[in-house]
Amino acid sequence: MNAQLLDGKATAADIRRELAERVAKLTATDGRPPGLGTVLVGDDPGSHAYVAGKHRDCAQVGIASIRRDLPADASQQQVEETIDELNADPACTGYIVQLPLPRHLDANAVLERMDPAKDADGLHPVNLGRLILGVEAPLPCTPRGIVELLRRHDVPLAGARVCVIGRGITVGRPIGLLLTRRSENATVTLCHTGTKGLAWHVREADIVIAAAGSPGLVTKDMLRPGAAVLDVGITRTDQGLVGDIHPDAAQVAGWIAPMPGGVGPMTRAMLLANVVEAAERNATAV
Ligand SMILES: Nc1nc(=O)c2c([nH]1)NC[C@@H]1CN(c3ccc(C(=O)N[C@@H](CCC(=O)O)C(=O)O)cc3)C=[N+]21
Repeated sequence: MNAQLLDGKATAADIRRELAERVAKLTATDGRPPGLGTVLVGDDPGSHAYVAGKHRDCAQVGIASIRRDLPADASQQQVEETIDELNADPACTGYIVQLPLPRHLDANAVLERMDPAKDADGLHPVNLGRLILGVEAPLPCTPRGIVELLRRHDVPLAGARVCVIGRGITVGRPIGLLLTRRSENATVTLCHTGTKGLAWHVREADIVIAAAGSPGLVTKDMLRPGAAVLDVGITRTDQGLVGDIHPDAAQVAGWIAPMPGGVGPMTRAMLLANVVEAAERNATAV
């Protein structure tokens, strides 16, 4: 492989070590550890795998876990009561509602009901609005993890042309807001199923972030030689997890964040960082 590995697994482990020290201090001063809540509705195997990973990470750094698993047929009212409980629970520093929710539920109403100060995902409308305004707020985990992974591997971002593929709520839509901040200064094209000539946009890019959930979508002949490619899309198949970046892309890419082992672990590490930062804000607010 010519491409330099953007090793999310190792980088996330470094971040967890840094966070564990801050959690120990917080636990000593507050008398209890910060707590991460997860709300999981239904039995989607992918969601259960991600949530299990998040709670494993919590145990590693000393963050307390609060799991709220609801059946697939849970009512809007049952989900909203769970949100109200976590909003009121002093042991819960921050929490996430694992998306997507079952179709019969109003996900936006659920997100808006969360206490923005406990939004560990950075997906509450108030926090997304603050991101646009440039006001301090918890950042969406995958976009923040991507910026951190690029920064820690010295991938040039300022002035870079970034092609994002996929317009989902957790990656595609918020990442442009992050990468075009003055601190990153990148230029972002957001491609999606309505885009004409996807290959042209990919070839123009210095950095390609594939978050479409479309197996093998980005191939080596689409890429500018030396580009950085980050595989975010995950498709569960009988042969295991398949990403959006075709394996042959590594022959021409300058850097590659593989799936698994790239952005996923960084997403989880940023979730922990959002919880620790919320706990530190609470500690100074007292
Ligand atoms: N409210 C909300 N926030 C999210 O951030 C959110 C979500 N809903 N819904 C689903 C997506 C997906 N997501 C991942 C998290 C970790 C891995 C991860 O740890 N992946 C491992 C592999 C994990 C495995 O083996 O299954 C890796 O890439 O190495 C992947 C995907 C967060 N998401």
